[in-house]
Amino acid sequence: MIEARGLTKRYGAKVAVDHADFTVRPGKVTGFLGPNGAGKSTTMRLILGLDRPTEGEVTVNGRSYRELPAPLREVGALLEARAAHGGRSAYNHLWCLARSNGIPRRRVDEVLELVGLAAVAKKPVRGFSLGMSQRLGIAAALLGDPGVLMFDEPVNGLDPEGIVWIRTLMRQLAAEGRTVFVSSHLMSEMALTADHLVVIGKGRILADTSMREFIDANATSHVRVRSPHLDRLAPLLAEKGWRVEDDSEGAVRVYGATAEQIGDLAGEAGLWLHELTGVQASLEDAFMRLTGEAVEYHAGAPAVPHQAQAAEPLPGGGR
Ligand SMILES: Nc1ncnc2c1ncn2[C@@H]1O[C@H](COP(=O)(O)OP(=O)(O)OP(=O)(O)O)[C@@H](O)[C@H]1O
Repeated sequence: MIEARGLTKRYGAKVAVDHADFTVRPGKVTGFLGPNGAGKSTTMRLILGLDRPTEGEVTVNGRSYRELPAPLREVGALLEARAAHGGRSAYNHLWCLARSNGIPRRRVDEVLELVGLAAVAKKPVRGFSLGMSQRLGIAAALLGDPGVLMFDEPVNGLDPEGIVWIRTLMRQLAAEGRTVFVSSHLMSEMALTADHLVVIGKGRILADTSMREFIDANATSHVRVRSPHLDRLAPLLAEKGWRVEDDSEGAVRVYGATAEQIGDLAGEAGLWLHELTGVQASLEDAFMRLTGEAVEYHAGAPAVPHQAQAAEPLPGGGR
């Protein structure tokens, strides 16, 4: 378990992490999301004792990292994929880490096998691809068989096979009862991997909630309807109190109704339907809505990729 209470880090006038409160629980994959510069890496460094909080605290299994008697046995982390010394072999890199933490040599062989690097264990790390370096970093994180694991952008630069491998591994580690905390910019990947989310924007925690609740609270599902009788159907839908929006492709989006309700209404009125599609809100939609105002570095392009989503009013207020 990881617990942050009032966790704050300032660099001069810059507040990188601002009174953050969150809990990362065992048995789940918790995704750590936030726009660029939101404070994710700083938070992870604070958890690992690589930086000291300006205020507040963060604990791993009830103690700050620096108080842990055998840190590698309690928490493993992948922060920088290319952290290993280039001239060393993968085996020697892991054996050095293991020896200084009282971890037996056979565990080095086990983790090399686990991450699929056994065949290249004796090769110098400088020749490793990004994917192999990523696997080596994960092997190092798993070395002490810790109950808490943290991964900062673990799928960065990986090919599809590598991405599926990491996703499966994280889910497996959580299923074994471990605490898994993972940051990523890839929303579609996070939606497949995480059960719970901690969302940060400009150093502040914006959400600490289950994946389902986060999507339901921050994005709206709708039904896409096409019909040759839209001019007659749309007013009937609106009369029911359902919000109807033109999607500029000859269809409408209907909010607040199920596909069944719309189909029944059209049938009763004798109106043909050419399409009736339930469209689930995505994690990306929800994330964009919640963090729209908390983006540190905007590009010139609009912050919201889908024009249709940008046009929708936010529940309870504007963007
Ligand atoms: N050592 C430092 N000195 C000064 N400012 C820093 C330092 N480290 C981080 N920051 C600033 O703190 C803020 C948070 O940075 P951090 O790297 O934690 O964000 P992040 O969410 O990990 O971003 P990204 O997704 O781009 O990796 C940024 O504005 C960053 O410029």
